[in-house]
Amino acid sequence: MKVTVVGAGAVGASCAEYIAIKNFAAEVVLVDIKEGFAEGKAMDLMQTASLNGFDTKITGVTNDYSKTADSDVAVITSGIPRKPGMTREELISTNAGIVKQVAENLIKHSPNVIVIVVSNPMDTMTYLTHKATGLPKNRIIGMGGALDSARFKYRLAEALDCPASDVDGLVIGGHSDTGMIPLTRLATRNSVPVSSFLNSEQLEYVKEETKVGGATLTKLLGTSAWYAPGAAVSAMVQAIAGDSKKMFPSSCMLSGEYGQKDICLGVPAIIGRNGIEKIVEIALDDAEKQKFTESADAVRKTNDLL
Ligand SMILES: NC(=O)C1=CN([C@@H]2O[C@H](COP(=O)(O)OP(=O)(O)OC[C@H]3O[C@@H](n4cnc5c(N)ncnc54)[C@H](O)[C@@H]3O)[C@@H](O)[C@H]2O)C=CC1
Ligand SMILES: O=C([O-])CC(=O)C(=O)O
Repeated sequence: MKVTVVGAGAVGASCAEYIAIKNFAAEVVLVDIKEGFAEGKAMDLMQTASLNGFDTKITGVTNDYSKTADSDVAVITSGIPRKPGMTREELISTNAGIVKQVAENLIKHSPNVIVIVVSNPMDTMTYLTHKATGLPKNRIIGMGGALDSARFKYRLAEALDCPASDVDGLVIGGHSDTGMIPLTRLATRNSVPVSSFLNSEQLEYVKEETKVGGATLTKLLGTSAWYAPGAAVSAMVQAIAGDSKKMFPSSCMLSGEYGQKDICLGVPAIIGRNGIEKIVEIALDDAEKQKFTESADAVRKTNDLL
């Protein structure tokens, strides 16, 4: 499998590193617009190969898309990250132009590629990638829900004082500080509803901390996070490579599912060799349905800025 990662910055490099360490891809091509940057990151990562025991070949190129030809998967991380105090939506004016041009370049050389969109505001950038490329809807996946769900599990594990591996849960809706919907009602610890262990106040705290997970890290780091985002993308790429049909909440183009159309929004999706193999429709209660509609309305407002 050949994977291209556009943007060799914090998230792109972390994603390339996790893909290599998991050792399932033959080749990763890093692309950046900054002269020599992707080449440098690739060389640095390749010098970890004998230490970390991987065979994946990582190369870097400065804006040369011919080197990305025939990629099976391409990850778009190019664009600016937010600074403390900003929302993801404020990045649209810079990132829309970058993502559109990158998506167009990618499909010229890899017409059969599956694209994973990471750049923010991610749901709108995923929508833009659909409009710019016209690729079938199963082949464009926005990464947000996989990360948000990992953060949800982190917060649940913290509240339960247990390992995150004991916890299951998912976050749907928009990848934004207000639009995320952590589904506490469905979250479990080893099949036992978390509401058996945590009171409503504790669950509310977990929910709110999950929603602002990205903002909390941005405040601490001065820029947005990269380890968990890179790990989330690499898990999705691995699911495509292995055709494992794992379920990740992902930003998918909706055509009536969850009552929405012509919008990319986070919903549970089965990920395999064809990208989005299936959108899973779970029964939401009335409050969750209302939150999902509000989240869609907010993403639609951002899409209107394109
Ligand atoms: N969807 C999600 O869950 C997450 C999304 N993000 C988003 O990912 C994006 C990247 O974040 P970081 O890696 O932290 O930023 P960064 O600034 O470290 O890296 C971005 C890289 O993109 C490159 N770039 C800019 N324009 C380009 C172009 N036209 N072609 C190729 N490369 C180009 C830059 O030179 C830079 O190296 C941001 O928009 C951020 O908000 C970050 C974390 C999670
Ligand atoms: O918070 C940000 O701006 C980056 C991001 O999407 C995340 O880490 O969830």
